[in-house]
Amino acid sequence: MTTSDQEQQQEQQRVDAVIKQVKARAKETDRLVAKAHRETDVIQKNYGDNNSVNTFEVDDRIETNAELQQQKQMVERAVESEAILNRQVGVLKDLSNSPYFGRIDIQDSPDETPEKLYIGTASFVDEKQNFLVYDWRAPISSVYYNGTLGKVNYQTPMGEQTTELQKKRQFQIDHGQIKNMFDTNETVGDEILQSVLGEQNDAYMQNIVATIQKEQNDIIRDTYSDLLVVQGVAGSGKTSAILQRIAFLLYHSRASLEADQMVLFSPNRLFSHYISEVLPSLGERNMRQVTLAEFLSARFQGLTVESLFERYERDRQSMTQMPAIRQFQESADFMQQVDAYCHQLPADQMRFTNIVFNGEVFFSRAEITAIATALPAAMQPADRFLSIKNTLIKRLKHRIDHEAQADWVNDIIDQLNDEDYHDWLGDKRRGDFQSLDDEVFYIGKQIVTKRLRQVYDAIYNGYFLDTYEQYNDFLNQLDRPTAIDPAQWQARIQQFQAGIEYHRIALLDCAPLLLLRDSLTGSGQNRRMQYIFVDEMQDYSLAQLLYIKHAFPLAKFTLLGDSEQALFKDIERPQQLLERLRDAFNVRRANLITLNKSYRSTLQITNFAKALLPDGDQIQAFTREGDLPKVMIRYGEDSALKGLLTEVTQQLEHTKTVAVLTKDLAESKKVYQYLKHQTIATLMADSDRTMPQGVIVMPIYLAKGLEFDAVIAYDVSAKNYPDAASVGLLYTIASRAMHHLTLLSVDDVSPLIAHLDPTLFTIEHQVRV
Ligand SMILES: Nc1ncnc2c1ncn2[C@@H]1O[C@H](COP(=O)(O)OP(=O)(O)OP(=O)(O)O)[C@@H](O)[C@H]1O
Repeated sequence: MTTSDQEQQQEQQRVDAVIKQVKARAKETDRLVAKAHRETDVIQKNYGDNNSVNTFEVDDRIETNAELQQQKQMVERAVESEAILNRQVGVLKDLSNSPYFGRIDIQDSPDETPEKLYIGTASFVDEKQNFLVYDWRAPISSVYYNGTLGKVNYQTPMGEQTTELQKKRQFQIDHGQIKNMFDTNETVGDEILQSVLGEQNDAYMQNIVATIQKEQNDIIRDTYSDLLVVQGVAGSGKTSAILQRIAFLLYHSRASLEADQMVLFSPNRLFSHYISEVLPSLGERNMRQVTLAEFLSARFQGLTVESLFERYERDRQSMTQMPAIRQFQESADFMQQVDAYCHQLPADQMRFTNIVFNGEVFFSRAEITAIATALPAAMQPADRFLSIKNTLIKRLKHRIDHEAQADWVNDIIDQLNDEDYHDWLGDKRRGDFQSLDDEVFYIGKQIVTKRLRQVYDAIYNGYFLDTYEQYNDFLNQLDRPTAIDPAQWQARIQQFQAGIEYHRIALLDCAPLLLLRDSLTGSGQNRRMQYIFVDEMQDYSLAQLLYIKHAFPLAKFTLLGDSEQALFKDIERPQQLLERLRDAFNVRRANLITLNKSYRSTLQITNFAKALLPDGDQIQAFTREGDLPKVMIRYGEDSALKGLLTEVTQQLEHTKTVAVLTKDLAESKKVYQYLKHQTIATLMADSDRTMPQGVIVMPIYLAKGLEFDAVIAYDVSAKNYPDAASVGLLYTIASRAMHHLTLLSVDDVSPLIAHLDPTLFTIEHQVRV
């Protein structure tokens, strides 16, 4: 409903008044920042000076250390306060551009006067403690996102409250001017969404606070579930919702939750970069981000971990792992077998190895096995391992005591100068000991301890258990489904062994091997993490998800995905996946939210993309009009590449980015080789973190989670996408496009497209001569 000019004038006056106050506050905050900066400088300088203090005066040393510690903390605190102030400056700057985007008029009871509340990206309180703007995350703000006019309920820390929503008004304010304003009864009216979604793609994802939709709001504000699963179609705002959710949780649990207690598993590094500005734009620090490959590599130091992309590329050349084996190794059953194996493993079956020092056996495998077998058989594996460690450390200490009196040690001590002697004494002082012999013995122990550090580290890190051998043993004795041929299974085991020899590990073995290692050694769990988010969860095996759950035992999980965009396996029905997850995660409070409305693409692109899917009917397109997708058919590669160039050039006339998406890397390279001689183009790699504008070429798996103004799918031929198994790929490619989609086929087009309703696209055939 449009509002009158007079109302708009009144609102503009309020906007002006609020901005005036915001600007005054910003000025004051700038002053505070400058002051904080000066203070940080002084403290830092002081710390620097003290740090280089001459510590030769031995007696001063202990105090200096304590003092330095204290100063270091002061520096850290000063830097943190400055960072907080700087964030406030950022927030105020945003507010002075656009202080709010919504207004709600509410009346709690008939005898109270109605209140007008304005909602923006952050709260702004005047000197008299009046809320001129309410943070979008405040309890009352949920009324704006959830409620239609009339009686509405909302959650507060004190329980559910009820109020009467009398008016809901939306604003678009830019540079302090109301551009657009109207009243609505819907969650957030289509008009503002239309204008937001019609814009061009940016280098960074934008926050969506002003236009959050009802179902998205449910995801954002869920503080109840231990496992929240979101199944959302392409472009439905899953990633947007997850980031808003993080901002919400940080606000909601300010006192007990830090940004670095949340981890987002993202599909690739480009994506990590793409979303990196959303939280800062809301005045929050970013959560941690990691890709699965990075997470696994950090846990397998010394081994090269196969990435999902490498496996995909390899699969395209030959099916190296049999589907039945892969299915088995990626299942919850396989992980359960690992768990059972670890808990039933008798001590004498543990694959210990010698601890070697300077080429000689320091603790032998037999000695370690004897320690293990002497422990009660019913001991939990982790306790048993700790007990073995403790015994080994005790024995190491004995050997150190013994060795401390050896001649070589005495020789070293005899030759120490005063300064080194004091260094070896460390925190102790001369005279702390009963006798000089004690003092020398103490120094001797220090010297030997340092020399045997490597042995200590080997014990501490549990290197005396050969987890690869142990896993190998597990692979040899587990219960296999009958569908797996014994010879193939033996080949799989050999493949694992050969990989280890060359310091490589297949993705398939990572999760079970880590679970085995953690269970037997009682390590690998992080209890500090409170929330884990997994985006594009359809690309994770259940085994991997279960391992992540094991690694963060106290965290709540939010898993988001689109089973239709499964690039690396066949599409799985959402319900089926959800049931499996619920059972496997074994959680009390699980919640499932589905998002069926797609916001990214024009109506025409979404209609085309959804028609590719066998059950695409559930997908609702947002009504933003654009051109029909164009299918171009060229005969022979040369004319296809020429056609591509023409199309790229045309698209660049009205868009900033044109993405040429291919099925795999080899094809991307081919396209790039051609384009780079004709225009400025960039070939994206797995290691890239930023994306340039212009023409970018990449295989579809690197474009996961991203979006582009214009997409050209290169070579959608029958050869490349022959059957239903390629639906996920094609759908993912098509759904990356916001405004323009072109599909170019070399020779006959894929039957997946040929069978579509011809009104969904235009077709441009090359005339054969
Ligand atoms: N409520 C909203 N208001 C404005 N824009 C929105 C909203 N929801 C989603 N969008 C926009 O729609 C696009 C797609 O959102 P997003 O990338 O979060 O979807 P997704 O479900 O993660 O997609 P995919 O699975 O295809 O990667 C983005 O440009 C996002 O800004």
